[in-house]
Amino acid sequence: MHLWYFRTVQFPYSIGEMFEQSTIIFILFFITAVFCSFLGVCYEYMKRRYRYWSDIGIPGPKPEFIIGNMKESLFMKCTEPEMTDVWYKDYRGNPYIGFYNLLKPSLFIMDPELIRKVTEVDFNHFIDHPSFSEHSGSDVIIYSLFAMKDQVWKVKRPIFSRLFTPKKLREQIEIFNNRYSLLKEEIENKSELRKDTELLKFIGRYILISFSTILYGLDLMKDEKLFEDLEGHSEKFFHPGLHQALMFLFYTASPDLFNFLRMKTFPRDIWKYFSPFTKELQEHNKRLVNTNGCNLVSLLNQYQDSEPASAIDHPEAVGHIFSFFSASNHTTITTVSYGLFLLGQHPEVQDMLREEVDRVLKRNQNITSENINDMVYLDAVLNETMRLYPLLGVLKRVCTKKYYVDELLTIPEGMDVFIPVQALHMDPEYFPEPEKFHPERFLGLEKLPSIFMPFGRGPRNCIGLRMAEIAFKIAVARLISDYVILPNPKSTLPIKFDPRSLFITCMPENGLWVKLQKR
Ligand code: HEM
Repeated sequence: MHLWYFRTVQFPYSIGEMFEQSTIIFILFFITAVFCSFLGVCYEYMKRRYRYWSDIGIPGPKPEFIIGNMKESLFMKCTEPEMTDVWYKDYRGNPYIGFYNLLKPSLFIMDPELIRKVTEVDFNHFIDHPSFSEHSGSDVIIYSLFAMKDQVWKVKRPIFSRLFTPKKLREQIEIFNNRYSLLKEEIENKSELRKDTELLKFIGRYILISFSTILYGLDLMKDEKLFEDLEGHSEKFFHPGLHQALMFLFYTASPDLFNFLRMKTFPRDIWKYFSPFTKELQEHNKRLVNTNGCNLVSLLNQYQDSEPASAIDHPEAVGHIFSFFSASNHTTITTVSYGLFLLGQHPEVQDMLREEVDRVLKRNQNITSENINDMVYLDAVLNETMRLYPLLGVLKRVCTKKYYVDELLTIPEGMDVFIPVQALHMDPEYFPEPEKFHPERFLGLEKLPSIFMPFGRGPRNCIGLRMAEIAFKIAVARLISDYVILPNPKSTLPIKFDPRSLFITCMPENGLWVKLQKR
């Protein structure tokens, strides 16, 4: 009777009016069965995918369901290089290992000779950087040189190399020298600044103003509002919100679906700001009677109507204006700040450097393209700073053409290849006592070991490296010529890196603090 009652009872709702309870139970059962089967198929698919490396006998860390081997960096427990440092130590002696970037089998190469082949000798098989969507539209970063692919990149890179000729670098030295007065003025006017100097902010202003003059021909000293706008947008790029982090995650997991849905990896307001800004810069540059050589904006104008292969249309111009600005600023600011911070922590190195700077510059004399190369210890300090704090702790390439490595491994087209810069820089086999700040290791005949790659490596390395080196050398040499850098208890070694920072993998979590004392 009970059963009969339940079978015949009617639901007072619309579904109940249409179906008997037994039918509803059947439908629910059917949906559950379909759902379970779907999960089963997904599980089987993942299991098979996660056998990619073990099936061909290549070692690597064990993947976890859906997230593969990216757990720590995905959940922001640590930075990507900190995560891969563990693999480097665990699998030492192997030329390469396999891992899973979420569901995607990817390769991690550790052998210096293989790294040389991938980045230099056989570069034609590994031309591209991975991880950027390819659809057109207003996703600002896809038009950057960094994201450009294959043939397009080959045509565009030489265009922008014209910004870094020896003549241009000489002009840049002059601009950095002139803008240094800004920095000094700020220190002189604000006594509290000398007691507590947060380097990233303090150096940031100097670099941003200098780079805007060099790249855009702008004088930000006269326009505080523009300075704040540009600083704010640059900040967004390097400290993305949760939304952007999720977009990147989605993109990594399924680039095809991401592109199909025409989603964006970067906040739309960056585009909204930089699109009219670029137009204005280009129009202003066209109106100038005497442009006197080239900067980024005049280059963009020059190629606006050139032949199709090299033409730079508006969306692409926006990409370059934004990406050159972002790629140059935070990277250089962070490196200069680390250099000064390390000098504050190591007074003996600072004294030696000051002795060299005083000797070469004879106090208060400007840095020139001639005397800059006489400061060899300064060069060593720069290299040692970047060895300890490489801004991209993991370099990445995509295999663009199938590549035979050995009888075990042929890298298929489309596979991402990771190169552990930070781990190599901290390997005692190449750099004895790697934790120590010891610029002397870069002096002498055997200058740079081939695994030293703070600016990347091969034809796809950093296009602005000379400009960054000049900025570092002028800021550091002139500051220590005027001030003594003292440690500040607000920052001590070891520095904790911010795992939320998207591109710079060694961004200090709580800034870099020093004190400054007039000499
Ligand atoms: C200390 C400062 C800097 C560091 C540490 C740095 C580091 C890097 C690294 C590691 C790469 C990737 C290289 C590779 O994949 O092999 C790169 C690419 C790039 N950098 Fe820099 N960079 C710095 C400053 C600059 C400056 C000042 C500019 C421009 C004015 C710049 C523009 C670029 C561009 C456009 C790319 C992409 C190049 C391409 O794909 O062809 N960078 N940088």
